[in-house]
Amino acid sequence: MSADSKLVCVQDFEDYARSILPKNALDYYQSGSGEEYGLKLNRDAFRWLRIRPRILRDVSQRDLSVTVLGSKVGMPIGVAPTAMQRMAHADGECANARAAGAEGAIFTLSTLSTSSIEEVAAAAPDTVKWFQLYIYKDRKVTMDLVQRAEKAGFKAIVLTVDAPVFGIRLADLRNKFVLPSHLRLANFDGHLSTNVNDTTSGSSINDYVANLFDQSVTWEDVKWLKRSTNLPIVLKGILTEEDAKIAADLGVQGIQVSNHGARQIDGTLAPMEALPAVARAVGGRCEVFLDGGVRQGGDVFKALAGGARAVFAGRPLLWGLAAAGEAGARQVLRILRRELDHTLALAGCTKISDIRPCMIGYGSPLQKL
Ligand SMILES: Cc1cc2nc3c(=O)[nH]c(=O)nc-3n(C[C@H](O)[C@H](O)[C@H](O)COP(=O)(O)O)c2cc1C
Ligand SMILES: CCCCCCC(=O)C(=O)O
Repeated sequence: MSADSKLVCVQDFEDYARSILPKNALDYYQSGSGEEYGLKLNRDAFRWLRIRPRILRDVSQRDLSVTVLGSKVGMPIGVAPTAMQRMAHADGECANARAAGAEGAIFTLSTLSTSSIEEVAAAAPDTVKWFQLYIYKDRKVTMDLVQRAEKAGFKAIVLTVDAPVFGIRLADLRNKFVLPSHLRLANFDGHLSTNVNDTTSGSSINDYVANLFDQSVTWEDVKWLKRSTNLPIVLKGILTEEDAKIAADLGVQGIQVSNHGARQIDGTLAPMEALPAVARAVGGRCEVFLDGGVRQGGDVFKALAGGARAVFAGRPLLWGLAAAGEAGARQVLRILRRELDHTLALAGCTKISDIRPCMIGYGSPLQKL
């Protein structure tokens, strides 16, 4: 496949990736938890919202750039952390990070990547990179990751707070998911890197997480992390005003409204449903981001109107990688950028700060923001 072929929207990339990825990888990437009702809600939450465009404004000059946690980037669209990207393409996270930089997007590297922190830093030195952190029972392992990310020039730590245990993903259980034996979790040595290459029970993912991640993590650990690094901290996986207020009171620099791509609880609030109330609760004390279900430029516009400073996409970049490596990931980001630019023009905006909360509303009078 050449990346400038007939794939003209994210759905085209998804359809193509579905036709070429091995079942073990495809199911892992696409799955939500349970009966996957949440997966549908994540998309529907965007569809239920309507854009209220303004007309007859001069939109001949447009600028999509924004400043996010102090870094100027070309567009308010970033790459969410997704584990084990070398199952999609041999160049995995390195290709994805390069693509993000080339298109002016932030790249977030997962703790559970198949390319290491140092490999990604070397492959994409000019990309604005954030590091996603899981807290291991062994705090030395955890702190080592943070220090390596600092040293490698990552610009923020994204602490995932919605995964004390992992969601029940039925396809992974049926497939007895394992990471193909030529790959490993590249940020680690020994059993931390290879414990996903075989399984004695169902999915190796649930075994790994249950054995190694700390289920006793609380707000005290957020305070510990804040004391331990000078990098800005983003808490990823907040869905309620209550938790958003605690996070802002603690002084974190960012909140990522997310339900982990509907892979944890099946049937939480969709991130787009939760966003406006979270943004109001935070009241500008920290930056608010969103991920989950972003597939079109119009979705980005709605999330920005709902209070997000930037949005992140997960699966779309896996589909891009699977289709054509770096070129495919670039094309996915370019498509989202072009669609956002068109939405801006058609809604009467010339820059991101022109997008206001009053520019979205619900079609049904029964639903309120
Ligand atoms: C295959 C896959 C792997 C993921 N791995 C991680 C991860 O390692 N760390 C994390 O915090 N979130 C992870 N997520 C969640 C994403 O960061 C993000 O919340 C979600 O994918 C956004 O939804 P979208 O895929 O609809 O864009 C993963 C999601 C998927 C689909
Ligand atoms: C040991 C591999 C576990 C990868 C889990 C990554 C993740 O967050 C996901 O949703 O999947």
